[in-house]
Amino acid sequence: MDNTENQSTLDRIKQQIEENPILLYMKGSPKLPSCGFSSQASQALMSCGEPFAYVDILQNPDIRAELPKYANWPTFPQLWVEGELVGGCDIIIEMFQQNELQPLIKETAEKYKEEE
Ligand SMILES: N[C@@H](CCC(=O)N[C@@H](CS)C(=O)NCC(=O)O)C(=O)O
Ligand code: FES
Repeated sequence: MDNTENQSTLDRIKQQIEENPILLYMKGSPKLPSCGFSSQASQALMSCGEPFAYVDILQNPDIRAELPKYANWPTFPQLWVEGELVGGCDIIIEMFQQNELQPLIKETAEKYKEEE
């Protein structure tokens, strides 16, 4: 039933954000991005050298529709770290250039490695 599906979109989003300490919502995949903004963001993130989760919002139109409302952020990509929205492409690139992205990603990855 599609009302069940609608109802669960927000729950799925919350679960994804909760379960993945480094999560990129993007268009396409890191290996095959479908947009320049998503490409730049995923490349900056990949250059940090830690694994991260991603959701291709082109494959998930319900998430594409719902996440901007939940996040209060209108566009993609969206980087979420430890349950909080870091920002989109511009912010990711700026943090990368200021050498702020790598320590954030490294520290987060280390923290969750220790917990395993
Ligand atoms: N300045 C933005 C660029 C991203 C952007 O403008 N994304 C647009 C085009 S890819 C978007 O997500 N639009 C809404 C949509 O396609 O659902 C950023 O820093 O992330
Ligand atoms: S898909 Fe056109 S700008 Fe991103």
